[in-house]
Amino acid sequence: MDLQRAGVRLQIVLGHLSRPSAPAIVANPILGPASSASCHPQQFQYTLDNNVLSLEQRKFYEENGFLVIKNLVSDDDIQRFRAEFQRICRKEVNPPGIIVMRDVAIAKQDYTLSEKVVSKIQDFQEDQELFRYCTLPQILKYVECFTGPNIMAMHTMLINKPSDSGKKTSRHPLHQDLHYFPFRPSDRIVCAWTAMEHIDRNNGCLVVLPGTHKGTLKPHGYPNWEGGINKMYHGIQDYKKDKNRVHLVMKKGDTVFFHPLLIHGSGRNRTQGFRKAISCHYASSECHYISVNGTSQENIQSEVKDIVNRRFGMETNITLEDIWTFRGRLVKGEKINL
Ligand SMILES: CC(C)CC(=O)SCCNC(=O)CCNC(=O)[C@H](O)C(C)(C)COP(=O)(O)OP(=O)(O)OC[C@H]1O[C@@H](n2cnc3c(N)ncnc32)[C@H](O)[C@@H]1OP(=O)(O)O
Ligand SMILES: Nc1ncnc2c1ncn2[C@@H]1O[C@H](COP(=O)(O)OP(=O)(O)OP(=O)(O)O)[C@@H](O)[C@H]1O
Ligand SMILES: O=C(O)CCC(=O)C(=O)O
Ligand SMILES: [Fe+2]
Ligand SMILES: [Mg+2]
Repeated sequence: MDLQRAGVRLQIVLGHLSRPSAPAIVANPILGPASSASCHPQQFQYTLDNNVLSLEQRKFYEENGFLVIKNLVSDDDIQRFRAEFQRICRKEVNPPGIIVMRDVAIAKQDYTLSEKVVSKIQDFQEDQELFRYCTLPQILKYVECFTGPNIMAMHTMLINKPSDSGKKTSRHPLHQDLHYFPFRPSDRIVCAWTAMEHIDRNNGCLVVLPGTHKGTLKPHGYPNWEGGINKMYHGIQDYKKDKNRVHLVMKKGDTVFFHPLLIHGSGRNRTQGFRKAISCHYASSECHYISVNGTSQENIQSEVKDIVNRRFGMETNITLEDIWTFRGRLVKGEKINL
């Protein structure tokens, strides 16, 4: 299958409408080296100059690679996301391109779709109601501190961490999100992750290793967990119980922004309920795609391609870049490279 036909097919599958071509690339200081130093006495690498973050917040993100903003998303909005999630689980709406995932512990059992069997949905960029999350002005205001003014929403998820069956499959191993992304530079990528209810260690909060965003991308693979591991839940391979791990206890509406190299994961859900969070990964549209051939990201590339080929029912020569191009959406400013 040639690339053009595969692309057309993918557009049909993902329901992607044609978008205007990107404007010419203009010189922009945002991605230039040491640009922020000129107007600020301090040298910052991970945050950009604007008046949104306090100096204290800025220093915190620079040092730790994450920043929690309390009470950023309203109860009303969260209720709307929850209701739409339930409609998707019941198949009352079926937005093009969406991936509905079940926990591996029940993946082979024959359940009817309901909120109780869905562990996460991904790629809701064509669902107006859920995609509102990615365009909330109060979220984008913070995102801009990391990406700059030209913002693409690249990856969307609503995670419905199920009650653990006893096999510990509800855990998400420690990982760096950059492992999944074929675009750079990493410092102009950020995740926004909003708690849809109170989240603590009982229902499986986010666990972060502060400061790890200063390191490099580590090789990832499946952990050897005897109870099983969810498809594509890769983890770092040199895991050891780290004393410096921080459990992020968050209230409903609290939002954490974090760097794609920050090592993070989540523990098992020991409660009977489902633990819900909604998230979007944003990148500056000035980021560029890279080839991951010959890198540690090759393993995830081939898994993603296998899934796409399975969906098409044939071999395609679709690249990782094609796949990301189809799901990315401009949410602010101009579309440049991505
Ligand atoms: C930063 C960010 C990108 C980080 C992440 O998002 S990490 C996680 C990334 N995850 C993904 O991209 C989603 C991956 N999941 C999927 O694509 C789908 O849910 C699939 C695993 C392919 C299942 O698709 P589905 O349409 O439900 O297909 P089937 O029900 O026919 O199942 C096909 C085969 O897959 C198995 N399966 C289904 N769910 C899981 C699971 N959670 N873990 C492991 N295996 C699973 C299922 O048992 C079946 O296996 P076989 O019968 O072929 O042996
Ligand atoms: N072998 C491993 N490889 C990668 N990550 C792991 C491994 N074992 C545990 N983790 C992850 O380490 C993180 C921290 O675990 P920790 O034990 O602190 O969490 P927890 O909240 O106590 O949950 P639980 O008791 O269910 O593990 C979690 O994200 C967990 O999924
Ligand atoms: O909500 C969680 O448990 C974390 C999910 C996560 O880190 C991811 O999907 O990349
Ligand atoms: Fe992650
Ligand atoms: Mg533990």
